[in-house]
Amino acid sequence: MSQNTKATCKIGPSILSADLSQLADVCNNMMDNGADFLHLDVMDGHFVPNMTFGHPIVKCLRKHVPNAFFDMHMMVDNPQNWVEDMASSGATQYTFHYEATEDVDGCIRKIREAGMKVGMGIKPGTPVEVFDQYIEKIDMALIMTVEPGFGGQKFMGDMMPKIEYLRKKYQELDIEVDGGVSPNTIDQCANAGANMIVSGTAVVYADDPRQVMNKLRDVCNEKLSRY
Ligand SMILES: O=C(CO)[C@@H](O)[C@H](O)COP(=O)(O)O
Ligand SMILES: [Fe+2]
Repeated sequence: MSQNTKATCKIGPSILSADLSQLADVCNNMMDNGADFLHLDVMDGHFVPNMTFGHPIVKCLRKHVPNAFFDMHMMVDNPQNWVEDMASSGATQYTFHYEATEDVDGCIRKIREAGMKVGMGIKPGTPVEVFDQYIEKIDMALIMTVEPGFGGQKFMGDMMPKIEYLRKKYQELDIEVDGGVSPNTIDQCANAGANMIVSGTAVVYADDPRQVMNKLRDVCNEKLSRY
């Protein structure tokens, strides 16, 4: 976890709901419209009942999107198996799921050794206290507000106490929220203390993605200033 800096608000569109045949154009469009990072959802058909893409696509994408922060949301079993491949393909942060590996410490170590930032996520059914023993070793905690696997699902407001728990204890921790986040639900996320805001459907399908991202950022910054 980074020290001496208060968490700042960052908006990361999830491109899961976009036309994946146009991935590079979609990503560059999001960056041109003010995205702070890109949230790339990797699914293996085992950890979640859906599939997307893996490191070969990320490697190609990196050539066309050279400067963006790639937050890899790894919804895969045994995430430790793909660390080196993702790092050499251009991933910036490797966000794995606590539930997906029996060797959380080993996975974290591998990610660090590969030179990436470490994100760890939990599904809605997993208690937030699992973060406590790893907090000094990770850069970001991801609180899922839908069951992972699909975009466009309903936001689970009852996950907010998890974010509050983390924000009260760890002021400088990056806390990411993912699933059903939109201008209608950002107040709850920001009130709870989330600062890395992932939004898929609401941004990618918007007529004006810049306006939606600005709205999410403004609400988040206003609430975060209280912490
Ligand atoms: O990881 C996931 C889903 O598993 C998310 O990143 C979603 O893809 C976000 O999309 P919306 O819920 O905002 O439409
Ligand atoms: Fe995601």
